[in-house]
Amino acid sequence: MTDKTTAPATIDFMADTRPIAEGEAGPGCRKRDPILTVRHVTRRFGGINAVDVDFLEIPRHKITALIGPNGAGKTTLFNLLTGFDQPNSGEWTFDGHPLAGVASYKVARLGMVRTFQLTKVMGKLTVLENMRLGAADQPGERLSAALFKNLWGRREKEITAQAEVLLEKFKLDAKRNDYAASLSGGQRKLLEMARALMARPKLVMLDEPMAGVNPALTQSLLDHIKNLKAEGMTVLFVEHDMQVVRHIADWVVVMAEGKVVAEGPPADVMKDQAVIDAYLGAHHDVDLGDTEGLKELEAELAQDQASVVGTEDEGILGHHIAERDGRRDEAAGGTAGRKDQG
Ligand SMILES: Nc1ncnc2c1ncn2[C@@H]1O[C@H](COP(=O)(O)OP(=O)(O)OP(=O)(O)O)[C@@H](O)[C@H]1O
Repeated sequence: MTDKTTAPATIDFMADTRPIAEGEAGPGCRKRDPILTVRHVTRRFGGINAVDVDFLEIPRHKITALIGPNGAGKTTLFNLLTGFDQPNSGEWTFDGHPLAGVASYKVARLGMVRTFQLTKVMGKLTVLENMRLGAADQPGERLSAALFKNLWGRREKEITAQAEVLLEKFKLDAKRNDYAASLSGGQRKLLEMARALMARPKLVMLDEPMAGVNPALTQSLLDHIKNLKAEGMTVLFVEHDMQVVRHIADWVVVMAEGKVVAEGPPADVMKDQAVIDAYLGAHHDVDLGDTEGLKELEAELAQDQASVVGTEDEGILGHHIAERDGRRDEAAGGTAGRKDQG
């Protein structure tokens, strides 16, 4: 896809191996070319400091993974940065634009779009209608455009054509007239990503794009994420699967208890003791409620040699089960449903 918001196709973003950080990598380190800069952003829920990020820069034209244990504040940070929630304090700039207090639809218009952990496709609309909703400049939004029917008609056609191109790319074109509710979980993730691209973004933020996606679609989603970078976009994504992170991320930011506790290239970050301590004991989202889930996690841990997940450490599994149970209790205690926001 080429458009005026992405850089010229002559630049090979995949081949750029210059260092991402200005100096040494570490929590809050400066980047050579940041697209997003976050300062002193905090968000409290009751007594919990869900987000307490002192300084964070996201490098332009790179794929950055945001990782951390359940409850680390990743989704809350996404919500804050994209205008879906308001911080208690802090400021942040996207491509030079201050964004604190800016509504989510305006953030998207500026070129910063996000997807949700639980997809927000509209089930009762068709796939094509969902795509059209994602367009940055809807003619119906502006009275002046609506008054000039020709202009309106032209823009309508452009939007449909753009949607058709993206649907073909994401192999959803055969489903264009199906209700989105009839799509599989993985196809909905693809649709949400394709719809986000309708806004011609510079920065695409994906909240757990692989969660709930069957293995057949995982590779396709990974390829799409890599393509976003090849086309000049910046990607920031939340992910629990370390294989995925290692495979596609240029840079990894680790959060724990609301703070950034480590940053760097994937290989370095996964060797970092702070990450091992703060994160990896609880990083999997495998459902441990049944024996299949446990087996799945054990198999993953056994395979995951290069990772710092550990091996057959009973403690890791035990800790994980306790954490999961704790979260279920928490959900039963009233925060159930909050994921709808993120
Ligand atoms: N709307 C809310 N009301 C109350 N507490 C909330 C709300 N949203 C998030 N929290 C709390 O804020 C903390 C951070 O949650 P958040 O969902 O951002 O973490 P996360 O890193 O995205 O976790 P996960 O990996 O499970 O998605 C958690 O303690 C969570 O329970």
